[in-house]
Amino acid sequence: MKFKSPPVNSLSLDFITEFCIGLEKLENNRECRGVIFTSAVPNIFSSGLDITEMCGKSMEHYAEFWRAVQEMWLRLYGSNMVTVAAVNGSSPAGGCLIALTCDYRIMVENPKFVIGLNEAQLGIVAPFWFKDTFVNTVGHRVAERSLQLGSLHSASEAHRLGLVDELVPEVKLQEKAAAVMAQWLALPDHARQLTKSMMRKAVLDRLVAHREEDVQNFVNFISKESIQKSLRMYMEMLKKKKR
Ligand SMILES: CCCCCCCCCCCC/C=C/CC(=O)SCCNC(=O)CCNC(=O)[C@H](O)C(C)(C)COP(=O)(O)OP(=O)(O)OC[C@H]1O[C@@H](n2cnc3c(N)ncnc32)[C@H](O)[C@@H]1OP(=O)(O)O
Repeated sequence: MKFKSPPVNSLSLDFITEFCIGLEKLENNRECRGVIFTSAVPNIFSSGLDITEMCGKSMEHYAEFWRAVQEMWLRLYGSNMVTVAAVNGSSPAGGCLIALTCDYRIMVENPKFVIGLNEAQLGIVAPFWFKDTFVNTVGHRVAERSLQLGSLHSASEAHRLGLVDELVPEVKLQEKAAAVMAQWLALPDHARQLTKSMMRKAVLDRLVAHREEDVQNFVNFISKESIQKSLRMYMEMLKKKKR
C-alpha cells in the first residue's frame, strides 16, 4: 500500500477512511497474507495526523475524526496479515504510529529523515494507546524519555533505540521489504496470527473497553483554547519555516 497524498501524506479524515477501506479489502481477501506500507511522496512517509482536522472545527468533527483514528489503529495493530513498514521518509507522530503498529520496520538510512512521537513538542499528549504501542516496541525507559521530550530521532538513532528494525540504502528498500515479507510468510499463518494476537491483545482490548471515554478525553482536550492556540502556533511555525 503506497501512501500518495501530497505534500506530506498527512492523515486527514479522508485519508484515514480510504486507508481503512483499503485495509479491510485486503484483510478479507484470502489470497492476501501480507502488506508492505510505503510512501509515493518523496522524503515523507507520513507527517502524522492532519492538524487542520484538529483545529478550529466543531466538537462533532473532533469526535468523528478521533473515532476514525482509533479505527485505523485497531485494524492495523490487530491485523491478521503480516505488516511491514518500508519507511522512505520522515515519519513524525501519527506517521510513526503507523510504522509502530506494523510487525517489522525498515527505514532508509538518510540522516535527514526523522521518526518519533513528538506530540509533547506540539503541546499535546500522545494518548495511552500510542504510548502502549511505543512501549511494546522499544520498552518502558526509552519510550518514557522519548515521549516526555517529544523526540524526533534520526534514522540511525531510531535503529539504535529499536524503534526501527533495520536501515537500508534507499535503492534497497523495496527488495529488503520483500525479503522480510517472504521470511515472515514462510511460517504457517495460524501459528503466527495466534502469537501476534497473544502479544497485542491486552493493548487492543484496553482501547476497545475505553473507546468512547477516549473520544471524550480527546474532544475535551483538543477543544481547549490553550491547546487550539498551541496548534495554531505550530501550524504558523511550519508555514514560516518555508519562507
Ligand atoms: C490525563 C490527560 C489525558 C489527556 C488525553 C488527551 C488525549 C488527546 C490526545 C491528542 C493527541 C493528538 C495526537 C496527534 C498526533 C499527530 O500526529 S499530530 C501531527 C504531528 N505532526 C507533526 O508534527 C509534523 C509536522 N510537519 C513537519 O514536521 C514537516 O511538515 C515535515 C517534516 C513532515 C515535512 O517537511 P517539509 O517537506 O519541509 O514540508 P512543509 O513545508 O513543512 O509542509 C508542507 C505543507 O504541509 C503542511 N503540513 C505539514 N504537516 C502537516 C500536518 N501534520 N497536518 C497538516 N498540515 C501539515 C505544512 O503546513 C505545509 O503547508 P503549506 O504548504 O505551508 O500550506
